[in-house]
Amino acid sequence: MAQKIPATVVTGFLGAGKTTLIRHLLNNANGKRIALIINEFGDLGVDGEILRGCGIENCRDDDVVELSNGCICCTVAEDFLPAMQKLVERPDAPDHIVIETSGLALPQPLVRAFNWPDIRTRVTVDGVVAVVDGPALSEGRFAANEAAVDAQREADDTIDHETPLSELFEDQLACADMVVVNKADLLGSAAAEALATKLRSEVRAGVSVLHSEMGAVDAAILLGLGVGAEDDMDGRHEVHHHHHHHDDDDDDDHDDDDHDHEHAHGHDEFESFVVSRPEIADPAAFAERVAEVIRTHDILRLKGFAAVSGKPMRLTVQAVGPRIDSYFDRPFTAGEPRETRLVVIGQAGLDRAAIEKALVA
Ligand SMILES: Nc1nc2c(ncn2[C@@H]2O[C@H](COP(=O)(O)OP(=O)(O)OP(=O)(O)O)[C@@H](O)[C@H]2O)c(=O)[nH]1
Repeated sequence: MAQKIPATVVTGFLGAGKTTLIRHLLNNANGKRIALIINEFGDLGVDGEILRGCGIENCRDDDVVELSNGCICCTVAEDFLPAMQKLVERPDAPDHIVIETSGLALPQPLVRAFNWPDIRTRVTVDGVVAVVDGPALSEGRFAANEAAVDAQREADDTIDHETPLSELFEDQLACADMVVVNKADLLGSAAAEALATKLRSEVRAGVSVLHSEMGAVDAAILLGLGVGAEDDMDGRHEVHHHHHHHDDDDDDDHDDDDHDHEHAHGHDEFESFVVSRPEIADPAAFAERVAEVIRTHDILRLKGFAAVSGKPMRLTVQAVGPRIDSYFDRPFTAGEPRETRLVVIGQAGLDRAAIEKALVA
């Protein structure tokens, strides 16, 4: 029984900031090794070069796989599955796989591909992240340069050119477990948060929406990296979001004293805590409860391990937005307490008592 490798699909239109987000992630991956599968239409090889060229230690050259056959969702069987298989069959498989799709690909065929027999046993879909261009969206457009997105569409035979951009955009959001409203620096954080709030109510229930500057989203939130590791599950801690400039208003009263010289911005601050409980009797009912808690609180990520009555195996539970995945990964070892421990991460001000109550009940 091997631990499954989590895989995250990153979508978003041309220029939204996917590559920027992934680069930030690679630079802040807490020592985890991330493999990348990149499928960029048009600027073939450019993203791979950018990502290879930034001197990232968490991602080796041979961890970057570029797929060149047009739209990834149409070449799943020929391109994507063999690439995945090669990655997971390596003796030194990566800790996490990130897939950057060409901005026009619809994520569904990809997500379905994870159900293929050889892949299903080795890889788990961690989540689908949609990066959106905040300033463009606030002006009623879907990309900073819609003409460029259209040109990209024209160049791809596999895409129905008649489908309005708005529909493609909605499809991407409909598949997303987490939406990142990027380029918040160009909006100001109040407007970025207002846009995030709007999307939160418009996109499917439970989806996590946050905003970012230069794709700077904490790896613990984006990929769950560093969350739920056995040695990382004690007590409550703050997940810091590092800013390089200070440009905005502030309505934050969760300011902590362990900050350096930076301001704490209300919605750029995250917190996490661990919920412990005894064995669970019914995993399906528990998953439903987790889903409900995520929907009703502003939880960005939930991850951990559970003991199930009568089962010798440990259940790994991981959730982002409305997506919850759980699977038995290994037997409990002798002397290991059979308990359930879940790390909850959300924006500052989580109602810890209510969340604990709901998860422990
Ligand atoms: N001002 C500002 N610029 C950003 C931000 N994020 C990305 N950019 C810039 O936006 C441009 C596009 O970013 P990319 O990361 O290449 O976008 P992408 O989605 O990967 O685009 P493609 O790979 O072409 O589909 C680059 O010039 C970035 O430097 C941001 O938060 N603020």
